[in-house]
Amino acid sequence: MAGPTLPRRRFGQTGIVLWLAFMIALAVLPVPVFWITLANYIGMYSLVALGLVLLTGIAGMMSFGQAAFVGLGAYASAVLTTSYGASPWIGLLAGVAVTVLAALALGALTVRLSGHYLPLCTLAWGLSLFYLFGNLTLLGQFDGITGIPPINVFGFELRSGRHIYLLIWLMVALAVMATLNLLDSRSGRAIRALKGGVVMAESCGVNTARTKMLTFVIAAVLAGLSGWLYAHLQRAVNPTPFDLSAGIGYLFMAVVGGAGYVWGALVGAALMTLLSDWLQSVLPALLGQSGNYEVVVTGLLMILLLQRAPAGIWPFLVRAAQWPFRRRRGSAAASAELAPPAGLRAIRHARVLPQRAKPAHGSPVLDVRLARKTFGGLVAVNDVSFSLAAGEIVGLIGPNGAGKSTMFNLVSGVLPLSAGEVHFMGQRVDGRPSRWMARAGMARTFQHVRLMPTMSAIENVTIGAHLRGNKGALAGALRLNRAEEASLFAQARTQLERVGLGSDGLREAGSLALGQQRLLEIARALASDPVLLLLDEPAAGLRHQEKQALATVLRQLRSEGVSVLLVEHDMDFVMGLVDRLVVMDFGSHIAEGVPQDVRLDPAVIEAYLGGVE
Ligand SMILES: Nc1ncnc2c1ncn2[C@@H]1O[C@H](COP(=O)(O)OP(=O)(O)OP(=O)(O)O)[C@@H](O)[C@H]1O
Repeated sequence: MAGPTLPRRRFGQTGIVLWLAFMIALAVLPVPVFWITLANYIGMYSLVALGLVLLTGIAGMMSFGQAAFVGLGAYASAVLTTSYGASPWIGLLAGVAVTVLAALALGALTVRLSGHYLPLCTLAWGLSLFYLFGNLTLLGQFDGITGIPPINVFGFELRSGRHIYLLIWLMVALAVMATLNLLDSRSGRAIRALKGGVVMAESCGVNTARTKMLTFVIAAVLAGLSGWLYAHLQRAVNPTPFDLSAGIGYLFMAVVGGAGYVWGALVGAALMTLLSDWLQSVLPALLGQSGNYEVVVTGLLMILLLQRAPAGIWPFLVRAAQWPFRRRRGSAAASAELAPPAGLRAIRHARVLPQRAKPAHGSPVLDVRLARKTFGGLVAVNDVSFSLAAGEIVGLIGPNGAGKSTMFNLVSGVLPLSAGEVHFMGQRVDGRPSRWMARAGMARTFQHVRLMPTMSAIENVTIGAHLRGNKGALAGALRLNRAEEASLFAQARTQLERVGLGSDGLREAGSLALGQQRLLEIARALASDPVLLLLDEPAAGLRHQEKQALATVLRQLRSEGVSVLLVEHDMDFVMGLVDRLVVMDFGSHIAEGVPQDVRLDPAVIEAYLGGVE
């Protein structure tokens, strides 16, 4: 990973130290109680906003209903401690358990929904739980529950805001650390990959349904934790702080701070809380009358912010902090590379990942039998059969619209067949999801490159090695995954070097040229240690030398026993590389054979109108 080293970690570490120093100063200096009260609320809101950063900003699932989870955490502990005399710590366990159960139940019903249906569902459960809190006698109906005991830490009761302040911010600090660790882990990369779309993530072996559910549960638990702290700070709960407007407020906090950034949650929570407080004090004086004018002004400011800074405030702060460095070294150096992930920093501890046994040269790998795919009245693939053996490179060619990409999607499990069969490594696999195919040893690239543009190139490749690791979210959050991460990153680096991107690992994938992005996709596919590589137009956008280098890589893979099926329009590239060609036209198989024979086939010449010549 050569190239200029951006001191992002140094910025980050300095920022964290400053933040901690400020928080400790608040605790030890004789600041007004009111400051502590505000800091406590900011801390509790930060926890909820942090969950929303994960859920909405990073995983792409919008929720207006997080306040309901705050309520669940608060009420669970309130009921247990007031009606059953339980300790608040038992209340915490109960709060987390109730939140997890509710999140699992609601998540099972909603997280698979896409588009506007998911936010609508979150509104629906937000409303339902609010009225449930307000109507259940057990929960004191709209009057709520009073007399909640304070939290007791080693015999010391946290009765005042000053006392609970340290606990709140300790929890925020731990939550931030765990979230940062999680996002820089195998499970975290899976969460981040969700935004790249289900097809891409599943083709890398990510179980997207489970990953969405995991994110949903983590966000709910963070909200429940905040509710528990709230209940024992206020010592009373009623439904009002858990209504829909609170849910919308939390989402605003995440968006204002920067929904794609962990620190954005804290910035958003602080900014919105301080702004609301300030407006509440100045607006009545300015307008000469009282009312909820701060809501109106905040709303208008939100519209302005969304127009001007849709990514939130956090990126501005980072740029401002980098400004002196940019002036010294030039902006190109400052934006050249991302900070190295933990796995890359620990790469010297890497063990070589075990490799899949490759089938004997010439043994059958893929057998497509009378595959058919119809879209309404259109027959995109019309009873096509072909096969591929271990260590063979086969080109699937044909004019535009011939059905090649559709065939790829049928083979890789992205689309179900209308009729026919697909056999892979002697097993019938049609009907299996693409995640299953990935586990069985199929890896693919896409006609239109599908990468995570804001992730580093090497992290993108590591997503391809997802199934070669097994450490989960907890291990990631607690950094119990160092050895595995190091091995996954070592594998990713090997594959990057293989495709000629060894020095670009820490560049944002989206900043690479299109040809390099195609190579990056190939490296990602190779990181899964495939038996069969499906490449959709791999040479498109590559320069002549890059094409030659790619051909060398593919020949080397062939010699290692990997089979390659490639769709390609670049006939020079295909003809010199493949062992066999399968030609499709209007969905049908029209010719098959070695390149020399196929290029003379009258049906092929007819299909291409001489284009092959
Ligand atoms: N999801 C879909 N719904 C409806 N029609 C589709 C769908 N996907 C593909 N088609 C149609 O199926 C036919 C085959 O398309 P496909 O993309 O497989 O062709 P191709 O050979 O890959 O073409 P190209 O080389 O231009 O990428 C086209 O007529 C296309 O419009």
